[in-house]
Amino acid sequence: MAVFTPVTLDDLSQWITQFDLGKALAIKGIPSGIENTNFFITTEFGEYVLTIFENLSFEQLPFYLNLMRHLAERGVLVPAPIANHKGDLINALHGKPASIVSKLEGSSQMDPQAVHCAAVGAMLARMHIAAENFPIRQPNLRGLAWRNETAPLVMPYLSDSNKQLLTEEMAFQNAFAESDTYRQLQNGPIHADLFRNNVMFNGDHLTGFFDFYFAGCDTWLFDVAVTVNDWCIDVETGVLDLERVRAMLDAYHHVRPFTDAEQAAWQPMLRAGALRFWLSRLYDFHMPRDAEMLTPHDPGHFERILRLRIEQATPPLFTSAG
Ligand SMILES: Nc1ncnc2c1ncn2[C@@H]1O[C@H](COP(=O)(O)OP(=O)(O)O)[C@@H](O)[C@H]1O
Ligand SMILES: N[C@@H](CCOP(=O)(O)O)C(=O)O
Repeated sequence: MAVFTPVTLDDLSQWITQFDLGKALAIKGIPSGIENTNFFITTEFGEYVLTIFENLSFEQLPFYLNLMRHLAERGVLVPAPIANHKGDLINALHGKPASIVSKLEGSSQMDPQAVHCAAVGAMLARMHIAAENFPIRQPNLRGLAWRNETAPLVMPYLSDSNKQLLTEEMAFQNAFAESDTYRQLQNGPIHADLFRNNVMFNGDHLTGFFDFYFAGCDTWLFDVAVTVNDWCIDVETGVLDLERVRAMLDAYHHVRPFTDAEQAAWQPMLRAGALRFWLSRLYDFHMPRDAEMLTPHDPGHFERILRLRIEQATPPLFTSAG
């Protein structure tokens, strides 16, 4: 259903001649995406994913595609973009920007256990380190500036208690962003949307992170918070599952030790991660772009998570023994 721009095998056969991938043999639309049009394609050389970008522009895309290439070249498991004969990663198809990337094996693990969380934590730390010297800087487009612009837009739709929650949390996060602790946090390119549906596993073996189209430069700890808030919770309640939290954080810490400033910032950052997705879900729910957003994600899920992260004690980022 989410094939917004149809592509036939004939279209692909012409277009693919600019790549060193042999003849196109098959093309199959992927129904699950909500942002872009994705296809599995088969050529004489193997299987790939073709993405037509429905919302991102030719100017914004180099950051994402070059970041994926940078990471893939450094052994981080991500789809590797394929360049055409001229070396271009982004090429027009039916007038829209499009790219081919390698296909990851496996499927998403929607019922993760500690072993999966540990694998994600370790790969996330490797990704942060590998991306540190990536030369292109593009901010997190869902960062604090976006949150300050978006909060007033959704405010009229909220109940009194949610208005209060949003107002107080925005004040808290704006103050936190001005703090010395915040200034000490390490930052660089982050995935920023590393949910269960954006990671592939073959059994217990992680085969890759994908869907980098919310990536941007922000604190590494924000990426960890977003990831923990999705992978290490009971989905019904949003309550953190301590075994999975420890597995993910300890695995990350083993590869890239957390700092004392990050420890101090951990609870505010879990709140920031919840706030970011509460806001985007509220926005999509009350102001749907068009028929593309078939079933908007439930904002109530992240409202619950935000309230819990405010009210409940947070497990430490690391222990001195860890
Ligand atoms: N590189 C890839 N390898 C394997 N499958 C992929 C790859 N990229 C996308 N997919 C498949 O396509 C689906 C939709 O991709 P996604 O990037 O999440 O789309 P959207 O950003 O539009 O939501 C994924 O759930 C996954 O099954
Ligand atoms: N992870 C976000 C929505 C982004 O969708 P994706 O399929 O592109 O990852 C959320 O759950 O709100």
